Amino acid sequence: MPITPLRQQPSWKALEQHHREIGGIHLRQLFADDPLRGERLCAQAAGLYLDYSKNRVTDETMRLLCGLARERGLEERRNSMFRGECVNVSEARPALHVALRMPRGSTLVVDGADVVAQVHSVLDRMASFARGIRSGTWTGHTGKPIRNIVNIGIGGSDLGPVMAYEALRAYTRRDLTFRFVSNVDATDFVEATRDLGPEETLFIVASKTFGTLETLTNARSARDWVVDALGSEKAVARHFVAVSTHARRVAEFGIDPANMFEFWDWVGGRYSMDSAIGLSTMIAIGPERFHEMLAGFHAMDEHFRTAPLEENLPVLMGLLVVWYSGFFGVQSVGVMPYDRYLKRFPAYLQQLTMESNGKHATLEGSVVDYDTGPVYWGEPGTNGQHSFYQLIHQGTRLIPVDLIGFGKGLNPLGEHHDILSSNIFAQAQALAFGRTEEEVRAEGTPPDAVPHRVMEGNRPTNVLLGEILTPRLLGTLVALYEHSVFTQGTVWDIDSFDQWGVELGKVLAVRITPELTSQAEPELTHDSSTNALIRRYRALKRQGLS
Ligand SMILES: O=P(O)(O)OC[C@H]1O[C@H](O)[C@H](O)[C@@H](O)[C@@H]1O
Repeated sequence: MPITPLRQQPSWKALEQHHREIGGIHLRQLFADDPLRGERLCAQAAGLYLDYSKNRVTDETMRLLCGLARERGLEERRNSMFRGECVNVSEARPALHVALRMPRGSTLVVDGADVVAQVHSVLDRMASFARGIRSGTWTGHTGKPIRNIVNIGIGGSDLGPVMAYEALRAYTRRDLTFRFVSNVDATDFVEATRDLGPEETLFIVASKTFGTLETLTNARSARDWVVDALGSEKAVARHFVAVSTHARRVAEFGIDPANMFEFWDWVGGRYSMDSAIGLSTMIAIGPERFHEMLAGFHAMDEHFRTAPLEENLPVLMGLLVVWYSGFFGVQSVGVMPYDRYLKRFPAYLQQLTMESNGKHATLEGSVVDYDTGPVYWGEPGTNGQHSFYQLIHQGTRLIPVDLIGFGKGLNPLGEHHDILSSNIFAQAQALAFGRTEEEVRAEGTPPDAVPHRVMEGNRPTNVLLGEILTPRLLGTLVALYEHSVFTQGTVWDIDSFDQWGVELGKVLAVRITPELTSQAEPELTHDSSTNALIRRYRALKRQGLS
């Protein structure tokens, strides 16, 4: 059902007016006027504490934003997602990642089938396989236990598994080696397998469609690598398993469907790290901890599903992005985890946020006349502070930042963790309050240097705190961002679950590949730039730059 265009929505108009009134007020002022602001503008759920007081908002802003969410039907759309209705409109299917973490025994019937029962039946098969690998009872073709696990996949079939492996490194079996091959660049495969023995290596070919060129190319190279070394096609059965929705293609590739772990069309690639796509994670941390991670996801799902919008962490975070993007012209959002184990979290979030909300068409098919998803990026703190934070502090662009920290580190060592954490609070403080000209002068700064040292401040941050990074808290954190993305997409009236924009490049690459590999000089029918580049490439292949 078409909804009112966003900019004609009464609450959007009210926000425009409100922005004219308060958009220029400095955070210094907002804090000075309201001594309890830092205690009040915060929310907590499922082990995560969110301080959003250092945002350029007032209570009225939050009231209007929640009103906007209601007017846009966020609650109905959320309920519809949880019921398994077709919220992925352009692909005519549900987006039911929340079913992947519903507890055993609960039910959700979609099209006559209980999807929760299906989910747990696959989780059980994964658990027994993971136990087989971890205990050494699953052996390779020559009878040796598996010691190396290589996940081959790309996009959602890679970023989640890599991120989770790195994030949960403290909980992983150190006697097993995990590698991740994603890029079709041969370097990925060659470097990942260089020091591995084929007899002890298992490949997990992870692909929702089992049609992705990069993954199938890498999987074929892996099969050759195993078969050449072990001298028999039969080795494939002990050294390859698949994770996919597409049993026929898996069988055609030569992997026994008995060695396939299933998931379903209603799990989007970038929402799949808690499905069978997480098989490498489960082998690394064990089935019990994998279930703890699922419980963490579920706790945030329940919070998102039931908490009032005004106290709902993903809703608040999503609406703040809408506020900055819609009224401050913000183009990018930084996410800086102050925990090295989360070093791949920003990369993971890039797919989740940008593939979900980088859209220009509304659900109904008209072109939006407002900005949708911003660019997400980030690096672990404190490294970023010694690199690009300069621009966040004193550059000409406004970049809201999420700073993520923990009360305890996983590797206690002297004062390290307190020093690390003090940087979170210091950065949020410096970004919000800056340093005025008077303050700089009062420090005895030479007049010429004053403009360079003034820090405007008024730069927004969210601070997210948890106790310690556990599998459970990782699940909670990922679900928080998933639902924040959903909140944003709902307000913008776009489909956060499709990704049509990635298709054209794939089609063109398939057309160009034979032109690069053929021995004869092919007739080129592209634009003049593409033709020239292909000719130059072919010349470089033959003789280098002349
Ligand atoms: O899991 P697969 O089917 O191999 O897909 C892998 C990835 O490729 C696609 O191009 C999409 O952009 C991603 O959303 C997806 O995660």
